Amino acid sequence: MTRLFEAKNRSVLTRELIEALFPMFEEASAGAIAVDREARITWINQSYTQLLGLGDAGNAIGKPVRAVIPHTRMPEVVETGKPLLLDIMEHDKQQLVVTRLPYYDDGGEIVGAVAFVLYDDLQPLTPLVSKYRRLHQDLAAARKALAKKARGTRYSLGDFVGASPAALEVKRRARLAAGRDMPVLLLGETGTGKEVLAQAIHSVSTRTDKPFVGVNVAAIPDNLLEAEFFGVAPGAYTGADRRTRDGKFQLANGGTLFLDEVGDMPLPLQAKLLRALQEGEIEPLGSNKVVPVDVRVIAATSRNLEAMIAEGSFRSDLYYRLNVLEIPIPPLRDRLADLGVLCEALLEDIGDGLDVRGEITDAGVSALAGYDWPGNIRELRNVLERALTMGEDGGQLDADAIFKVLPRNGNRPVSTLAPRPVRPLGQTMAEAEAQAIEEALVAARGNRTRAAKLLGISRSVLYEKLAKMS
Ligand SMILES: Nc1ncnc2c1ncn2[C@@H]1O[C@H](COP(=O)(O)OP(=O)(O)OP(=O)(O)O)[C@@H](O)[C@H]1O
Repeated sequence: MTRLFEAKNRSVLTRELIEALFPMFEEASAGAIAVDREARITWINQSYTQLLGLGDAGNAIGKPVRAVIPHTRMPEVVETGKPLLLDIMEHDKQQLVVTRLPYYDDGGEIVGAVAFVLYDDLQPLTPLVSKYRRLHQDLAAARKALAKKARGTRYSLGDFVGASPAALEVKRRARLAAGRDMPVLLLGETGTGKEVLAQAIHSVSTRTDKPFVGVNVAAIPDNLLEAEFFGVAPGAYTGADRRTRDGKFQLANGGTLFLDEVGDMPLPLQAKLLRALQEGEIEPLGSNKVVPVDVRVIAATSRNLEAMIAEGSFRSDLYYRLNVLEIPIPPLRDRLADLGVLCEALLEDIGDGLDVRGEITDAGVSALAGYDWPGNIRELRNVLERALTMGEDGGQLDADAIFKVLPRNGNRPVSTLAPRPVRPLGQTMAEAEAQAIEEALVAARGNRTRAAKLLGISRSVLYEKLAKMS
């Protein structure tokens, strides 16, 4: 054997070996095919013809191999002269394990390639294939995460959890905002998801491939805000950097600038911001040159800007400039029907970090519904996280587990001490009934069949009552 190898050059040997092994491979494999130097099919056996569903081999001969087998890499083998010993090829929703070898003439020139389908049924290769699938999934997830990171956003519209009419209206407006390149003003209490929504709007908009830059106006000292926004020219003031320092406007150029807590912006900067938005250009600190910028502004605030205008602390012209499309985000206490789905989503997210699978019972959700949620969804997340860390029930959160961690202050008063005026019995009963229905719907996470069961009435009666209430 060794002498045989010594006597021949490599390409002749390869050809002889292929020729020697060919009948055995053709017999044992699920299909065999040969192509010429131009990667056109010169031969295909019966089993491969059947596997590909070609009917007759004559239909394939002479055609470019990619026209018949779109994912084949035979042209690559012909081109490079390098064999592809093992590969998984997708064809028509099947996964085929294939091997491809170059084929040489006597002078060592490549004249074509042959390929064999080693397996068309992946059963014997299950461990290998599941590893391949897992790697494929990991790759897809990593690509997605990378794309998000490149965009600078963590959230998309699906991350704004909620199916209540109020949440659906928020999402409808967000989609509208994403489709139009106009300023958006998000209004909502702290923790209601203003940043989630701003990122989501950016990632659905045409600016998605450009940067998303967020700046929290309230977190930056007043004297640094201008530099933060518009950047600094080299040597602008004593001690300033010799290099140009870009501001948030330049960093967001082409993309979206998220101005969080815009109501906290001092009046002089409001004037400069207005100019930048009107003119589409900025003037870095210490520079006498203007720089053109193209940013879409999404502003957010938890403050009442109209009241601030009335008292003179917010410019009305800036308000109208920012408020082309307004999206009010309701506080959690006004969309308690979303508590169940929010808990599920938040517990899944928290669980990933803590390595615990958290679940909340219907009674647990009802316990949460009794609280006022001044910190909204951020506070809900904290409460669930505390309950999960302190819980002893393997991640099951029932009412007791919730009450243990729910702040007492801010609880809705269960009964009020002030005497209530006496009202007609019918009205009092209707109110009590409406409250019971609302509580049942919250406990049943919006599922009307389950709510009816909890109330001990039929589904149709519940529908009747709901129709009367609306
Ligand atoms: N609708 C929602 N669905 C799922 N998670 C949400 C939702 N809204 C908010 N969150 C979560 O609540 C937390 C606070 O959200 P976010 O920072 O967007 O609120 P915010 O309104 O911008 O708050 P602030 O005004 O204090 O900056 C985040 O952890 C976010 O993931």
